[in-house]
Amino acid sequence: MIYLEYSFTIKPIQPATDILIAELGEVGFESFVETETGLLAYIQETDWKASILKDVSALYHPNFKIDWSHKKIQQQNWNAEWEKNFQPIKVGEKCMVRAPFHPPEQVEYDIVIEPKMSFGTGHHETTHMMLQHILDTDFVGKAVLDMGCGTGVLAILAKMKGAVSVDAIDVDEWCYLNAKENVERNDCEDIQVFQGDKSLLCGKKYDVILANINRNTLLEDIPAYAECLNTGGILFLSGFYLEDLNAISSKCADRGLEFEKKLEKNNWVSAKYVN
Ligand SMILES: C[S@@+](CC[C@H](N)C(=O)[O-])C[C@H]1O[C@@H](n2cnc3c(N)ncnc32)[C@H](O)[C@@H]1O
Repeated sequence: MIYLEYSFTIKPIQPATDILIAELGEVGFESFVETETGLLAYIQETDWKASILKDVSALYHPNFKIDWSHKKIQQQNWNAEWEKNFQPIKVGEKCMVRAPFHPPEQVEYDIVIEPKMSFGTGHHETTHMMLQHILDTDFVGKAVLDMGCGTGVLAILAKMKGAVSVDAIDVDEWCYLNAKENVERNDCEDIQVFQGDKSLLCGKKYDVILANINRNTLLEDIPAYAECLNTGGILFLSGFYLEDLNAISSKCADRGLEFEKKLEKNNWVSAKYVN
């Protein structure tokens, strides 16, 4: 398969790199490798169009200096690139997310993830905050939905914390396959993984819904999440910036979901709403 490899040099490196990754993901880039000077980003040739970077506002932000070039490449071993760069990450004292080739540590929740091209290793602020929320929440006996599951990392922690059932959904085929692998790798085979979107949510009810996606998808999908949340249920949302919190909270309030608290990291937010 032919891919386009975009090489970005970025100054200063943060927060520009995180913002760029989020925006490139929105326009169809599938995989990212952070480098010492910036970022490599990959998109399939069939998904590429000449105007692809037109709406990526980070590239034109006055506080960032970002230069780029691109070339065609054959699909490569993304995993080898990732393995060179991925370090284990600890969330609080009790949880660690690591790759299969990292030695295990003595933690209560030892999550082993091979993300390949999916999002969700715990390194991104939004994943980290969602994991933190899960650690702070009682999951024993709860029915859980992880919408936009990526690697499945959130679903896996919810299951390890005692959830009685977990459904994990991702629109992307690669993420669906990858989440299935990671679920097995962590002995959580009873997590049900599906490929699709909110149209799969027909009638089933949950006690906790986790959705780390992006501002626009959340704004569109919050009514569907509210429909399938039990009374007293909890909705955790992330994947948006602080300036979008009011819009997200107001959409939740329209559906009877009350803002309870938020975590914040580098301008990213993860918020908790109660039904
Ligand atoms: C930011 S990643 C989050 C992955 C993981 N849950 C985490 O917290 O790290 C968002 C995921 O949502 C998926 N996604 C995007 N739009 C979606 C939609 N409308 N319905 C379901 N999944 C979606 C993407 O494929 C991606 O894997």
